[in-house]
Amino acid sequence: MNAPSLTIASEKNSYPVFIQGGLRHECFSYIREALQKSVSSYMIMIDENVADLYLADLLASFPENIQPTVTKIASGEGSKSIEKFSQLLTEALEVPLDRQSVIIAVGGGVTGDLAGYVAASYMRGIRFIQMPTTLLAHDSSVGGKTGINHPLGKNLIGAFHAPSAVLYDSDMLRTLPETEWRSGFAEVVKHGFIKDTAFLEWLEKKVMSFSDIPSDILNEMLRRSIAVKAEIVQEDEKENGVRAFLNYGHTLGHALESELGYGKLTHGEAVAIGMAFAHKLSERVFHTTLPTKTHEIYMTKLGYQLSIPEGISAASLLQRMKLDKKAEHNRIRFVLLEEMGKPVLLPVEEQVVLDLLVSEGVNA
Ligand SMILES: NC(=O)c1ccc[n+]([C@@H]2O[C@H](COP(=O)([O-])OP(=O)(O)OC[C@H]3O[C@@H](n4cnc5c(N)ncnc54)[C@H](O)[C@@H]3O)[C@@H](O)[C@H]2O)c1
Ligand SMILES: O=C(O)C(=O)C[C@@H](O)[C@H](O)[C@H](O)COP(=O)(O)O
Ligand SMILES: [Zn+2]
Repeated sequence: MNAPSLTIASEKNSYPVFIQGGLRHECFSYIREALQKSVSSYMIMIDENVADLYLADLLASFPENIQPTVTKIASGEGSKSIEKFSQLLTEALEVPLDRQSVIIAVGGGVTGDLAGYVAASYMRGIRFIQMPTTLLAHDSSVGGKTGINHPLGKNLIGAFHAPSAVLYDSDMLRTLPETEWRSGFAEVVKHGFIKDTAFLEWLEKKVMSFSDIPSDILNEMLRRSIAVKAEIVQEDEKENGVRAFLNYGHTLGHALESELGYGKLTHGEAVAIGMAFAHKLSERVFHTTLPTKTHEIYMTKLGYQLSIPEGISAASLLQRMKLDKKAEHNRIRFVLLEEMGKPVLLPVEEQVVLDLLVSEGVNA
C-alpha cells in the first residue's frame, strides 16, 4: 500500500485521499486500513455502468468470508432523488446494516452524493468510503457534502458527512466518455480560477484535449485540484465563509440544471456556463478587466459551449437563483473574482444580473 496522496484534516474530521492507477484491485486492504474501529458488514452502492466495468475487480479484492452486499444505482442525475434515497435506506434496513456497517460509494458525483447521504442518515450516520470513478468526482468525493436534488433546486436536501477515506483509481477514468471528461474538467479549471493561477497556466500547457492524458499528468492534475479544495475545506468545512468560493459558477450553473430538467446539461457543462457568466459579472461589478476572453478561447477549444442555452427566460433563472443556498434575505449572492485567484462572495442587485442575462441573449 502506498502513502496517501493527500490528507484532509479539518477541525472535526481527518481522512486520507489515495490517488493511484489500479488501486481497485487492492481496495479492500485500503478500506480496512482506513477504518480504525471494527466493521460488521459492508454495502457497496455502485453506479450501474461502473458495476458492468469494475464490480468484479472490486469484489475480487474482498476476502471470501467478507463479501459485501451490493446494490446498483441507475446512471444519471435522476437518481439523486428522494425516491431513490428512500429505496436505498429500505435496502440497507433489509440487509440489515448496523451502526458498525460501512457503505462504499463507487461511481461519479451522483452515486457519491446519494450514497453519502444515505450513510449520513442511516441510524443517524454510519461510516462510508468514497471511490470516485469520474473526473468530476475528484471534487464531489472530498469535503463531505452529500445530498439529493429537489424539483425546485439542486442539492437542496442533504447533510455534511465526511467519508472515512477516498480511494481514487485513476485508471478507471479511461473508460469515461469525452462528455464526462469535459464535465469534470470544468471543476478542475474552477479550482485554478479561484485559488491557483499557476495551476491554471499549467493546465493550459498540459491539457489540450481529453484523449489520452498521460497518467502522470492525470494524477498530478487530480492531486493539485483536490489540494485546492482540501485547503478550503480544512479552513471552513461547513461553509460559514471561504468554502462558498468552491461554488464559483454554481449560482447560474445550478439554476440552469434545475430549470432545464436534471441531466439535460452535465453538472460541469452548467458550471462552465456559470463561470463564464460570473467572469463577466465580476468585470461589471468591479469595473475591471479579467482575462475572460483567453479563458473562453481555451474552454471553447476543449469543446465547451459557454453561452446560455436558448428557450429559458431570465425571470425563471432569477427565481431559481433566489433558492440557491448562498442567497440571503431573498438576495442572490454570487462568488465573483476581484482578480484571478481572488474570489469574494457578494450580494448582487437583481437588475445587474438581469441586465447581463439580457445582454447575453436571454429573453427577459
Ligand atoms: N458533493 C460535492 O461536493 C459535489 C461536487 C461537485 C459535483 N457534485 C455533484 O456530482 C454530480 C455529478 O457527478 P458526475 O459528473 O460524476 O456524474 P455521474 O455520477 O452522473 O457520472 C457521469 C456518467 O459517467 C458514468 N461513469 C461513471 N464512472 C465511469 C467510468 N469509470 N467509466 C465509464 N462511465 C462512467 C456514469 O454511469 C454516468 O453516466 C452532480 O449531481 C453534482 O451536483 C457534488
Ligand atoms: O464542495 C463545495 O463546497 C462545492 O461548492 C463544490 C461544488 O463543485 C459542488 O457542485 C457542490 O455540490 C455544490 O454545493 P452546493 O452547496 O451549492 O450544493
Ligand atoms: Zn460543482
